[in-house]
Amino acid sequence: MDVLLLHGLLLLPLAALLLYRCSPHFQYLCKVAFFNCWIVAMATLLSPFAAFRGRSVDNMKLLRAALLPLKRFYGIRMRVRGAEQLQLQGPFVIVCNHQASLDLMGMVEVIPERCVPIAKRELLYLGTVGWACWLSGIIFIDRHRRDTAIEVISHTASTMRHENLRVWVFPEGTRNPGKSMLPFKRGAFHLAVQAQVPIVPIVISPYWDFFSSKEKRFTSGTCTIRVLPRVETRGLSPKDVPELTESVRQAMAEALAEMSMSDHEDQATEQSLLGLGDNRGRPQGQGDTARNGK
Ligand SMILES: CCCCCCCCCCCCCCCCC(=O)SCCNC(=O)CCNC(=O)[C@H](O)C(C)(C)COP(=O)(O)OP(=O)(O)OC[C@H]1O[C@@H](n2cnc3c(N)ncnc32)[C@H](O)[C@@H]1OP(=O)(O)O
Ligand SMILES: CCCCCCCC/C=C\CCCCCCCC(=O)OC[C@@H](O)COP(=O)(O)O
Repeated sequence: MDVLLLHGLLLLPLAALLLYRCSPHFQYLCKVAFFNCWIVAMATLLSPFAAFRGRSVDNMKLLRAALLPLKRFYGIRMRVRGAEQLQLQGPFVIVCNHQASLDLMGMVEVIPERCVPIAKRELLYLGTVGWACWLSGIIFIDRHRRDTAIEVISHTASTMRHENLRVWVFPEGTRNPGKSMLPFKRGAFHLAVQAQVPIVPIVISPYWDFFSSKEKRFTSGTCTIRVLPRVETRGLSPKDVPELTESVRQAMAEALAEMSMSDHEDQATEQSLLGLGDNRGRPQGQGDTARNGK
């Protein structure tokens, strides 16, 4: 009986390895689980060190260092275009498209010094992850209570100027794996106008070639991050915010459409040079109008 049990235990890792090699779904599950476990482990290990400093934007450096190696585990090549646009003195607001939690990998590639993201309040309740986020100075908003969210944003506008802070916002307000971007929330644009600081739009190329939560697919691949030219807000007032929001969204949507085409072509060329059929892409038009309904 004991011998049987021992054989069973020895065979288990082998069976898991075989399943990992043969089943893309199992591979997807393992990779997503690893992503979450990595974040929990890093938060648990590093939070005590971050706590020495207290709540500080300087802890974002630790957070960045903790997340940077993830791309290597997944074999994801990051290409950054227009990084020089981030070489700005003083505070500014970054707006970026939001496809999935994987965006954190893109975020840490380009996030400048003294920059904190705005995040949904729910992250605070994720145990040590919430603690790590709080210690890193991440700004939390309650998306269900507009008035308090607006108050937090107004307070952030004055902090930005006094403490030379940069703020990273996902203006879609929720994850969106679709081909086009969701309508933008206006908080980031009010923030920039109130603080009278520039907006730097960043577009992360679609993940379809290597990641899809819907299809449970997660392979290696290339991701392009494009930093667009900054948009000045000096002299603008709250009444200009709707137009400002639309023009920035338009520029980002155009960049996203362009990148969807060129990234896909790059992957296809790579595949054909390797003599492989490109069976990883998705049919044209899929997800075009996808909304996740949140
Ligand atoms: C230490 C080591 C650690 C290692 C461990 C690692 C841990 C890793 C974890 C990393 C975490 C990273 C975090 C990433 C998290 C990403 C997210 O959570 S995304 C979700 C949160 N983000 C947002 O929601 C985006 C910001 N939201 C908004 O901007 C919204 O505007 C809103 C303020 C929440 C209000 O939303 P809503 O009412 O739905 O919609 P709007 O159309 O925007 O606004 C309606 C109305 O209100 C006006 N308005 C909006 N904002 C303002 C404002 N600041 N001031 C004044 N008025 C405002 C807006 O103009 C509209 O009015 P109008 O008359 O129609 O114009
Ligand atoms: C004591 C409780 C312990 C609970 C432990 C839970 C462990 C959680 C595991 C991993 C945490 C990973 C957190 C990654 C954060 C990614 C940021 C992100 O992408 O947030 C999504 C948010 O932008 C929009 O949310 P919705 O699309 O609106 O939804």
